[in-house]
Amino acid sequence: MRPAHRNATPGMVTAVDRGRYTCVVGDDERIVVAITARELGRKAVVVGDRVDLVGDVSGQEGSLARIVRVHPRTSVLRRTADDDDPVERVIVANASHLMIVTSIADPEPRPRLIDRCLVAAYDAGMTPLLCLTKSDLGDPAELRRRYAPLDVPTVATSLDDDARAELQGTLRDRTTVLVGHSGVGKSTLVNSLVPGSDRAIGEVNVVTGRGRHTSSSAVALQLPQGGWVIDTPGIRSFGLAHVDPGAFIEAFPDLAAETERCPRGCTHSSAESECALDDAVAERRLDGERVESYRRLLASRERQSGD
Ligand SMILES: Nc1nc2c(ncn2[C@@H]2O[C@H](COP(=O)(O)OP(=O)(O)OP(=O)(O)O)[C@@H](O)[C@H]2O)c(=O)[nH]1
Ligand SMILES: [Zn+2]
Repeated sequence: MRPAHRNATPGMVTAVDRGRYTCVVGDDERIVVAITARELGRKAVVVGDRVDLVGDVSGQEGSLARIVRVHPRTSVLRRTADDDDPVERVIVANASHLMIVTSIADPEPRPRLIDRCLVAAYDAGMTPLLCLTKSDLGDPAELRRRYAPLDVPTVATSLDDDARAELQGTLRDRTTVLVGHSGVGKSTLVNSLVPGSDRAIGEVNVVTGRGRHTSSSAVALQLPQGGWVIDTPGIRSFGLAHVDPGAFIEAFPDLAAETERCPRGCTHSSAESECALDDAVAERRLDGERVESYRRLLASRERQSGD
């Protein structure tokens, strides 16, 4: 350790904006703005990172600290812009849970996006949760049924119910990243969980079903009852170029059991003629849409590798 850094102050990064890192520091939880020290090189510092700070850590108006160290991460949530994008981005570090936020309607649920987020959660070593918003606009039963075989905890919410209390209990004393398609009501959720957080509420575009782009990077917010939620910008897709396709099956435990009957070397893609997944669908042990979703993920990878 360089002597100058022996007295470095620990903090946690809560927001990143154009090279400025907002950190929460000390028992008084003061907000300190920092830049990264040159010695960190090109190492990315992301929301959720535990860092050591030197320089002016007073947090006073106009003060600027320097991040000199990033502590080892307990989890790393990654995403690629597209499946064929070689550039992977670390979105959030050190979160334990990934809450996939989906609306029952307006915009319509997108199970394939949910499945991608599940793959990303398992890849990151995070525990997934499903939050079904706008349950006043439709019946969450269908989605619950589809994801029931996965043992992923599911909470349904609406604007005016006490499901929020259930959600608060679920999120207490954990660090949970919220991901979801634009317009599903993530900001609305965060505002109700963290009073005063003032996340901008977008209007859903009637034509495209997409929300207005209101936020551009992840932000960590402290929950009044303890714990953190990390809000991320609305996404349209969740690129998985960084995940080994062999690991996709982890997000499909309902399918995994059936694939044990496959012939040796079966890739389970739709091109396989003896894949046990087809029998399982034909014999109604599996939901055809689950198999379809898994195979789409595999196919998106084959295209990428040029097969
Ligand atoms: N009916 C109904 N509408 C909701 C509910 N939650 C949010 N909305 C509405 O859905 C629209 C989008 O909500 P936001 O909270 O901005 O959605 P978002 O996911 O943060 O969207 P982005 O900011 O684009 O990422 C707003 O008009 C909300 O008022 C709900 O439970 N029920
Ligand atoms: Zn197979």
